[in-house]
Amino acid sequence: MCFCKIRTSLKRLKLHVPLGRNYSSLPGTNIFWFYKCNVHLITCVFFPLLNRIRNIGIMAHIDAGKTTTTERILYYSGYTRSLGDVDDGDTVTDFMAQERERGITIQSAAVTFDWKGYRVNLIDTPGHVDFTLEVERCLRVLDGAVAVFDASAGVEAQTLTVWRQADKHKIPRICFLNKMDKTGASFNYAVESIREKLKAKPLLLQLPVGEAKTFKGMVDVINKEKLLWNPNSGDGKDFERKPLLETSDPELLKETTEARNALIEQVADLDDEFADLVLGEFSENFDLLPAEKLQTAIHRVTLAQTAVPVLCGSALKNKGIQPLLDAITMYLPSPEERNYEFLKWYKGDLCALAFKVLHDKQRGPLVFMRIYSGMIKSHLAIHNINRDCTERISRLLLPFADQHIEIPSLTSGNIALTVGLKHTVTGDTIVSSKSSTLAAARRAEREGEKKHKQSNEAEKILLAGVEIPEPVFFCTIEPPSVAKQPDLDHALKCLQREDPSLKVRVDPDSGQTVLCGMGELHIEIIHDRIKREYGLETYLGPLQIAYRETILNSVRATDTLDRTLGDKRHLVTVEVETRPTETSSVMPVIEYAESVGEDLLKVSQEAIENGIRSVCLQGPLLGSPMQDVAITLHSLIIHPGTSTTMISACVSRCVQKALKKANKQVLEPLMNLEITVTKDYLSPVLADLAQRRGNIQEIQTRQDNKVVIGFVPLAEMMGYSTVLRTLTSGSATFALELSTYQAMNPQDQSTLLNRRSGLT
Ligand SMILES: Nc1nc2c(ncn2[C@@H]2O[C@H](COP(=O)(O)OP(=O)(O)OP(=O)(O)O)[C@@H](O)[C@H]2O)c(=O)[nH]1
Repeated sequence: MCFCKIRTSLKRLKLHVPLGRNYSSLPGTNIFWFYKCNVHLITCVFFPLLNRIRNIGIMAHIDAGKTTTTERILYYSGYTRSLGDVDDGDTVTDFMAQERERGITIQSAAVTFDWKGYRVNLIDTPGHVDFTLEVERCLRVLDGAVAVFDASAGVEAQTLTVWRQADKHKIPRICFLNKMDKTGASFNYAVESIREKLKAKPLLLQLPVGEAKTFKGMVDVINKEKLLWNPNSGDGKDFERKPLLETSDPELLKETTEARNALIEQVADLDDEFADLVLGEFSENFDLLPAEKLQTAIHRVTLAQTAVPVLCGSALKNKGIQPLLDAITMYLPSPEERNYEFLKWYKGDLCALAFKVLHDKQRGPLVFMRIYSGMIKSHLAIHNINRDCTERISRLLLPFADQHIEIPSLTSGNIALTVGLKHTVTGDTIVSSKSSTLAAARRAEREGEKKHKQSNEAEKILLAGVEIPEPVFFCTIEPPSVAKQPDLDHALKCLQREDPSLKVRVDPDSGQTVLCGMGELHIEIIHDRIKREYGLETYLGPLQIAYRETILNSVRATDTLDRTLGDKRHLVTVEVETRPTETSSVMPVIEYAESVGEDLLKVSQEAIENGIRSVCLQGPLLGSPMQDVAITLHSLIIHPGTSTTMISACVSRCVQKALKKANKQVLEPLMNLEITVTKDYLSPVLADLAQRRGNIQEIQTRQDNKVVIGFVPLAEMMGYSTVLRTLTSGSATFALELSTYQAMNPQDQSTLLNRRSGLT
């Protein structure tokens, strides 16, 4: 990031400490100066009460307004002096140059701030499908999330994906219907789409006052109050909360009373404790039910994930953000309310999860950690369970987007940024020492025994790892000169530590470095970052599709490897059978005939399996990974003294022989496609899709737009964003996501093979 941009960000940061509100400061400020100021203040800053912490993510479809909402949140919570704007490229959380230029979020950014006595750690996540892994990584460390919707579009393609991800990690959510000021915004439409498409039960905590151009504010259904923003207050700080009265707002009061009664009934249906209360004391008159009782029940229901509170507003027009902040602290859970089963094994000892790594030129790798139990301090030696190594944290920082504040220690429930860890990567579990891991493992095992079952409790001391999706695109990358190859290797190594969805390999035939990524945008951004952050002008080869291969019939092959190296003879004879399966996996199924399995040494077995896996990474047609293949080892004769490398080599060669003999098939990535287009442009879009082997499943109507849903082979979608922009004068949007790998038809397959072998 360039210096002037850092200065712009800094200008908007306030130095709060002397005034006593909270801890925000300029980076590099000496922490001991704070101590002299106010010891009590420092205590709440570093050791906030667990029940007053909220670890929250913001998630949504691309362009729903996550970054704009985050900017408003930072402004109203007092951490920025002015409102950042995505369109002006000066937001705090989108701090990478590419994010600011393109107006999109690429990396998630962690931001820490306080709101009405609560500590909120907030993570702004990307909406573009190419960066899904970034969302997945962050969701795992959150206790709750705000799902932001464009109120004119309701649930969109990527909303469904992130919603499913949040379901997987059992994250309680609230919904924020943003863009209520936009033409076509409809509260009812958006609520219906939440009900229908997400199969969620919306709890309407607010009703809008006006919609689109007439949007003025909202009604707080629980308190029956009207929240209106002063049109003369440019920054939206100034708004008034007025009780709804029969005299001034008879219609709105009637509508709100009905909505409140419906809300009470809905919550009572989902929460027995609340149902008892309502049916007992308040059955005659719901108006007498205190707001706090209803809010507490909504908190329980949100935590149980049986329903989702829904709020509305317009981040761009500065309306509805303060009530959203209140809802975050009121309804989303604190860390102690999430039931993390593994914590009981640590008994208060340190247990943290590294969920993101950033490379900083001066400070080296910066590792973001969610602390689940215990405390992290600067200069602390920690043990990394996954890498089985001990390393030392040199400094501890509180992350404030691209600004960091140095602190001496941080307690459980918080998100910390550590400096000095050289070996830790995304997904690693961090504890205080090796003996602490062993103690936790013993407790876990005892628990397993008590339950009288074969248990893998001990494994659970490792927090779940991130599933890394298979990349669908690849291309070669070349440095400006051979002398710069080591610099390129270094840059790619650093970028890979930050972004596990980026894969790098060396083509065994050409020796070229190959980048594999999640999409065109992903690879483009990596290329750009190598130039800007590492000063290397690299050349990308043409973007290619990551095909896979499979076989259609069973084939047997035998092979013998007989080689004498020095005075040692290495002799192996092997017979294998390859056959198709239906696993949808690139990991081959490996089986042993009974006669082989019985007395196979563990080292020989490892050598065999390594040989099989390595050969399955490069199929015989295109050199692409093999999918849906099972390999059976029928016989194996190993001469005494034969090395494991020779066993591996012989098995590899034999499997390769069998794969070559079989009938082979290329598999291509098939994508889920969703295009949102105005009615006027629907015909040209459909005509174009027909030429791209598109298979249209459904055309929905969404307000004034048509939504085309279907499948299309990825190979047909290269550069589609430019084509769609031209076809629709820039009015359409689309989302593309991997659905599955499908068999290519014989004609397309032979065209592809001819092209690859240079025949056409
Ligand atoms: N009319 C209107 N436009 C909004 C509102 N909030 C955001 N926008 C605009 O919508 C566009 C996208 O906003 P962002 O905040 O970047 O959305 P995002 O969800 O962070 O986008 P990604 O990070 O790229 O996924 C920008 O042009 C914003 O100015 C709103 O409340 N009303």
